[in-house]
Amino acid sequence: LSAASNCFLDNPNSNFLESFFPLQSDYVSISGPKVTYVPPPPPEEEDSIFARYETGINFDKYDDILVEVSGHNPSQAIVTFEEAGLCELLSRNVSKSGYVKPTPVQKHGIPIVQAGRDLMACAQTGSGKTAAFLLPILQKLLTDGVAASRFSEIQEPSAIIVAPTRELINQIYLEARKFAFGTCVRPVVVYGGISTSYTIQEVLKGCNILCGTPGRLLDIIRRGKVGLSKVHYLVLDEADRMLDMGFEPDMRRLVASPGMPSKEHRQTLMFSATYPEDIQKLAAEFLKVNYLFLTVGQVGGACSDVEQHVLMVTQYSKRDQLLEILRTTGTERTMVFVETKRKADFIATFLCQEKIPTTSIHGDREQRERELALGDFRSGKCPVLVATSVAARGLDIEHVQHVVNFDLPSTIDEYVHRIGRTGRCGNTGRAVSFFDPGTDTPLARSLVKVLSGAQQEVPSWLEEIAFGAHGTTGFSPRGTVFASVDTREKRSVQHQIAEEDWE
Ligand SMILES: Nc1ncnc2c1ncn2[C@@H]1O[C@H](COP(=O)(O)OP(=O)(O)OP(=O)(O)O)[C@@H](O)[C@H]1O
Repeated sequence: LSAASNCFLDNPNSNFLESFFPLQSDYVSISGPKVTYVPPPPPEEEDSIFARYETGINFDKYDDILVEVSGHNPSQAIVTFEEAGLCELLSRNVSKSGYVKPTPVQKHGIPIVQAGRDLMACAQTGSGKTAAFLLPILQKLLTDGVAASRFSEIQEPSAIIVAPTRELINQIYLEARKFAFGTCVRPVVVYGGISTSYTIQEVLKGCNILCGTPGRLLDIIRRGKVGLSKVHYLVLDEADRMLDMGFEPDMRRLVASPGMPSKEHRQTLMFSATYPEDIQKLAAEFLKVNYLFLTVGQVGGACSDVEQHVLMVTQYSKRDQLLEILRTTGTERTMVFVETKRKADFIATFLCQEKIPTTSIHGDREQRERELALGDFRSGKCPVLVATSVAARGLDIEHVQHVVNFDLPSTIDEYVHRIGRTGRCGNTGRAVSFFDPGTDTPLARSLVKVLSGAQQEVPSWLEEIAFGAHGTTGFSPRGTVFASVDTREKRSVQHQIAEEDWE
């Protein structure tokens, strides 16, 4: 794949569909011994920093969603951003971002954070969780007069934000940078796949809010470039993912790192759209006993602005079905999720051969390629993005109207996050999932539950599979029925960990 173009259509060697295996070598990255990639600098012009997408027709419907706060002595919700008492610069940045009124997770979350409480917050995909933690954190830092200084060999951030993927943490960083615009607070981002020395240079320019993926974050801390004693806020975005088997050891390392204030002496904030019960229990170990649990809608529920369809298919008919869908969606932006990195390459190449400009993102691509792919997708140069789980969570890309689950994921939570790449911020979207009874039956029951929870039509064949003779008998090895409440109120649930393709 040429560096100039990330679009598979431009791949001169894309004529090999019959020979699936040789195909890889043309564009799958081969990781070199030392990562030297330096990402392009983020935009400096105000217009680009505040570039935003419009809220959708259903934005006001957020107000009808049931909100519950459990735990002792919850804070009073705000109704407007004015009530949050944000300082002038911050208020101005909020307005410049096009935010007119807070979403429910912001109405409840902002005052909880401002009251100094620990928080586990659960709200549907695309409903504004990022600002729910960034705004109160920035407000506190500005009130405390925190300012970045480049004259220190060890930087001591006041806030650490972690997220599971490079693209997501970069997005959070850009949001932090936007809200901090014109202030003395300096956010910095660190993640794998880019030059470490560049990362260190950036940190040493001054760092008040450190955003990172776990591996690189721990690395920078180990190198003694970051002191933790001033950490007031620790934020886990996609908290259930950050605490599942893949990342839990890193999170434990992080909180046990020298200088990190104990949970009693820091404020820990967790955000996600899904919280399996076992993860909630584990999360409680990182939070003060009196943490508040905020739920907007149903924990683990899908966003009802996404129209969901499930089609029964066989493995062999999937490609034709996909083509048919993409031929009707035309140039509308579509994310196609597949199970493996290899399949992501294969399907992307197949679509390009069919003259559908497509790119792909997965954990085997170099960071440069991943960023280029996302850029081409965002800009519409490649309106189809084939992705593995690495793009399932958090990514906020304008105009994504469709999500196709070419392969259904291994857990229902993953499904909820994937389809949440569309239907964001009050906009509507559409998700089509290919259900192969040969492999997907274990997911049937939880899929029915998610569909009906989001007031979607449930195909009768799916109900039959879910509850009929071939359906699950209560235990679903791949699915999970989502927890509906704060686990402190005791409801039981099963949870399975999604397959690995992260960071
Ligand atoms: N109050 C608001 N008014 C207008 N737009 C908003 C508001 N809050 C957030 N947004 C915008 O909505 C989009 C989705 O927000 P965000 O990415 O924070 O969602 P999220 O809840 O974290 O989603 P996910 O669960 O997928 O990570 C972003 O583009 C954000 O700028």
